[in-house]
Amino acid sequence: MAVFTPLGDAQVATFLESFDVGRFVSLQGVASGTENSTFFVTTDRCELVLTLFEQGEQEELPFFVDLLDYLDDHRLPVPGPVHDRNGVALQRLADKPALLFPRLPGRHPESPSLEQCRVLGDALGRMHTVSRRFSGSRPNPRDLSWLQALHHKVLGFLSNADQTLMKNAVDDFEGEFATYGELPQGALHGDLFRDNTLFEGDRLGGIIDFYNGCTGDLLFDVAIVINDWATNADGSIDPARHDALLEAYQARRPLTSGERALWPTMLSMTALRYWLSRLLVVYVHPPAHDLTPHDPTRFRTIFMARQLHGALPLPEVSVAN
Ligand SMILES: Nc1ncnc2c1ncn2[C@@H]1O[C@H](COP(=O)(O)OP(=O)(O)OP(=O)(O)O)[C@@H](O)[C@H]1O
Ligand SMILES: N[C@@H](CCO)C(=O)O
Repeated sequence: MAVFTPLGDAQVATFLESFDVGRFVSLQGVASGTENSTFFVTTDRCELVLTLFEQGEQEELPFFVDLLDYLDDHRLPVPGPVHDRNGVALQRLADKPALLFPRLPGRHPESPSLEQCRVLGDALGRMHTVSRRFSGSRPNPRDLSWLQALHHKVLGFLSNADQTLMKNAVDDFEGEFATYGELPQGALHGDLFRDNTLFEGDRLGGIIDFYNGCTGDLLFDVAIVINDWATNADGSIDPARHDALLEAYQARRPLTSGERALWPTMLSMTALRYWLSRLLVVYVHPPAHDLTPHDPTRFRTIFMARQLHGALPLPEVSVAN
């Protein structure tokens, strides 16, 4: 259940009058989602998504609007926020910040095909190519310094072996990142899991949920994608999906030698990032609403696999024209 603030038809019909989107027809709460209230809205001209922001860093919303506007202007498959007749995207409704988006087609892939992996790798490569020139700034809130600062909070809930593993890994990452210096920077999605994409067959309908969007190491996004899209139940990497994603990505943006050197570390670090964020939800900051938290052990498994077996060889680069 993910409608924390109910809305009435008349309220939404009035809200829509500020926009050039047609007349209100119907409203439907969206059951998935964990952070915000989401509604599908139908008008006599189009299908829309209305999001009310319930929590999180609401002062960051202008950054997300600017990023989505920028990516939409560059023809990336993202929901560009709808602006009202005065050019304003960020609104208030039911005393909450609100944004209106086009409803993109498709469903979240559960077992992505090789073609879906290729299409996603291509889209992420294109996104990172243009996002390097994005002028906004929001330092990555889940980078290594966050791991360093926050991992202490969960140690008391872990076995002695896991505590040692986590502490040692954070120290090792620090040394590794210091060795290779600055990696290519740009705007990131920051949470590009399968459930933040929509596919119709092998066609990418869109990439959604940019509320972890930030600026920082582009490689962070690539590692999150491999850990979610190309990972088997035992935490091992699926070579075919891995290669499909990374061949397509690198045809748009080849990884630099520094990124290649740090790749195994980034895969491990982003696995630990999700093990930690999920542990924090379970033990330290349980959600205010009655929602089932994501399973931390999934990312413990992935983290252990990366620590033990490292990365697969990166595919050769063949750059698209
Ligand atoms: N522009 C869009 N087009 C089509 N469907 C959308 C769009 N935006 C959101 N949705 C649908 O609404 C659901 C919830 O949206 P969203 O992911 O933004 O919410 P959330 O509360 O941040 O959830 P979570 O962070 O758990 O994914 C998505 O899983 C998707 O099914
Ligand atoms: N994608 C995150 C949840 C939303 O940030 C996870 O799987 O833990």
